Amino acid sequence: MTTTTAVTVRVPAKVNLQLAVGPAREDGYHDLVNVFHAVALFDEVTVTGARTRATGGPAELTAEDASGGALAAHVARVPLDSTNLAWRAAELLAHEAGARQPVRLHVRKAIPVAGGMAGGSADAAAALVACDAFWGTGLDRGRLLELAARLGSDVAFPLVGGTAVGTGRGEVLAPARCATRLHWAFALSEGGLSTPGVFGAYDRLRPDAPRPRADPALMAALEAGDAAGVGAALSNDLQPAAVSLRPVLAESLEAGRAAGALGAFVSGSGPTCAFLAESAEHAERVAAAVRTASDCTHAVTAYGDVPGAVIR
Ligand SMILES: C[C@](O)(CO)[C@H](O)COP(=O)(O)OP(=O)(O)OC[C@H]1O[C@@H](n2ccc(N)nc2=O)[C@H](O)[C@@H]1O
Ligand SMILES: Nc1ncnc2c1ncn2[C@@H]1O[C@H](COP(=O)(O)OP(=O)(O)OP(=O)(O)O)[C@@H](O)[C@H]1O
Repeated sequence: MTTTTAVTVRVPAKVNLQLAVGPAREDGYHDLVNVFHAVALFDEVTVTGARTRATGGPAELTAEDASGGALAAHVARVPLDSTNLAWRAAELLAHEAGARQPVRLHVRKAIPVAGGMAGGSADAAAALVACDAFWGTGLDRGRLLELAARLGSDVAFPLVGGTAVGTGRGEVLAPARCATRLHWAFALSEGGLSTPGVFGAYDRLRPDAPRPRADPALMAALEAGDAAGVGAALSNDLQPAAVSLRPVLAESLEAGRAAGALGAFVSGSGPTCAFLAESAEHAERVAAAVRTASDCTHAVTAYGDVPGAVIR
């Protein structure tokens, strides 16, 4: 019998091609139409065995900057205890599947922290897949998706990847076809924005929010592989709220537009700004242009869509 000594899972960031937000529900969440798109900016989660007397779940978590120093300040904000979403994912799986060998989790981060690209959620999805393989629990996809939804609204999507329409609070996923490769530039900021804080600002700005609906123009452009059509249809209801909390984001958005981006918008709850480009080369030019904006500490390029969490 062979014993697994380490499992590494690679998991992508997301950008929201449409984020339509309804009024606040009684449970504090908002109904969404959330068009998720996975991009080639990857965190990695590695699970190894821990030598400890404790049973089941994680015993230790470490985090590392995978970007060569650019995300050092981000990684310093990653919690290394049981509040880390990857730790919570491993704990939940251990609880659901029975006590298992304690594990050590190592997270290599290339996704900005509190940046609106679902970095913590991606790590949680990766930890579910990695621990499932490490412990040999063999949960089926449906069960993993169910555990993911319990951890957070954004956790199910990175299990699946590609492009998908999320409804409910974002966790009910229907796959969508993106018939062309999309090229992106992202402007990262140093301080994050709190997701509940941005939803709260949205409630104050839009007390009369209508029921969210999928945008047929966006879905048709994705299906047709029409990048310019996608660019024209990109929308984020949370953008005015994010910009109200961080007005300097307007400068980054304007820099991207001036560089000819097909679309310029705040990613999810922000503060990362996303720019759709015509090609990989154009994405590099847009990234260079947005680096000059005062709020942008780092700009990266990536393409989408890409698959969800995979064992390496
Ligand atoms: C903004 C997005 O990133 C877009 O993909 C997501 O909607 C946020 O997903 P997330 O970070 O996984 O959020 P959760 O951990 O589920 O919830 C954090 C908080 O965000 C707010 N929240 C989140 C999702 C949702 N549909 N309505 C909400 O109002 C709530 O205040 C909630 O307490
Ligand atoms: N594995 C993790 N990586 C990063 N942050 C984490 C992690 N686990 C918990 N956190 C905490 O969660 C907060 C939000 O981090 P995260 O990077 O997931 O934000 P986000 O990308 O804006 O999320 P979303 O787009 O899903 O709203 C961080 O400020 C941090 O305190």
